[in-house]
Amino acid sequence: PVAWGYEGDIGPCNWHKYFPKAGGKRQSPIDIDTSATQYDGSFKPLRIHYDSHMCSSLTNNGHTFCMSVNSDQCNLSGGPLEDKYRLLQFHCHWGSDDTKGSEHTVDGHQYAAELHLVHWNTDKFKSADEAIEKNQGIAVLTAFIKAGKEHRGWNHVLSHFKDIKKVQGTSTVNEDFNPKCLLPENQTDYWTYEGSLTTPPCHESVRFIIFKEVVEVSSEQLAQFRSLCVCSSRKRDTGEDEHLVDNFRPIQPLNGRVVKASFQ
Ligand SMILES: COc1ccc2c(ccc[n+]2C(=O)c2ccc(S(N)(=O)=O)cc2)c1
Ligand SMILES: [Zn+2]
Repeated sequence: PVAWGYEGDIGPCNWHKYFPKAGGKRQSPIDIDTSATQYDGSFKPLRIHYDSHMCSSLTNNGHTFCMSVNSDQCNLSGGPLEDKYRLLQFHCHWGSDDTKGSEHTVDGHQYAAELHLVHWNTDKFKSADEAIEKNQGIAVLTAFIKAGKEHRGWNHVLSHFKDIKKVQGTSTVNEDFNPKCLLPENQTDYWTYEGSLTTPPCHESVRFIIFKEVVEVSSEQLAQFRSLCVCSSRKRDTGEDEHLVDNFRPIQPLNGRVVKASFQ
């Protein structure tokens, strides 16, 4: 597989050389210009049904931490979606300090981090690997994160970070944990548009649903995101670990797409 990253020769400006979709017309992330969004009154209520008895595993894949979920009881439907989608994994993007880190921006404002809950279309496709590259294959529930008061739900995830500090580290999470607790209280106000995976292979298969309400976590919790390392053993010439930070893609051209809003 081709190495890619967020800086230097393998950074986002060169992804298109090995991952041609990255140069496509409906790429993500984008800036949400709230003065140009269009209210769509036809959306049904979003239905987010997750069970909390699922067993999941947390890994550090060198680009982010990823909580893989293998429960057929974690489903998403309604809102702008025509089909039923199943939760596959969730992960985040964050910065080297609290002033940057989100992938999407709102009126040019970048948040400290962004949560992605990745779902695949089980009505139209037989597997996630098939859905990941097809139009309407993927739906990503997205929440912005800012520094503020401590978030107790996130501690269920962060308590496993010492096991995944190094790349390919994995940790099994089987305490009662429902990822729904990571979402904002207000789940009726969101923006939605058709885009792509924000990392290679950048397939243009994603419907983004982005909550307006921002989730707060403490600065100390955000610092724990940055404690992950990008590589198993390679040390920088100065000898210390290289930390996984600034794993966000720059915003991409809208190319005429319209961002819909579920609220006026
Ligand atoms: C070939 O099979 C694949 C390929 C890619 C897969 C995947 C399963 C999960 C995520 N991915 C992803 O690459 C992926 C990448 C980015 C995102 S994002 N940041 O939510 O847009 C979600 C998911 C399976
Ligand atoms: Zn993501």
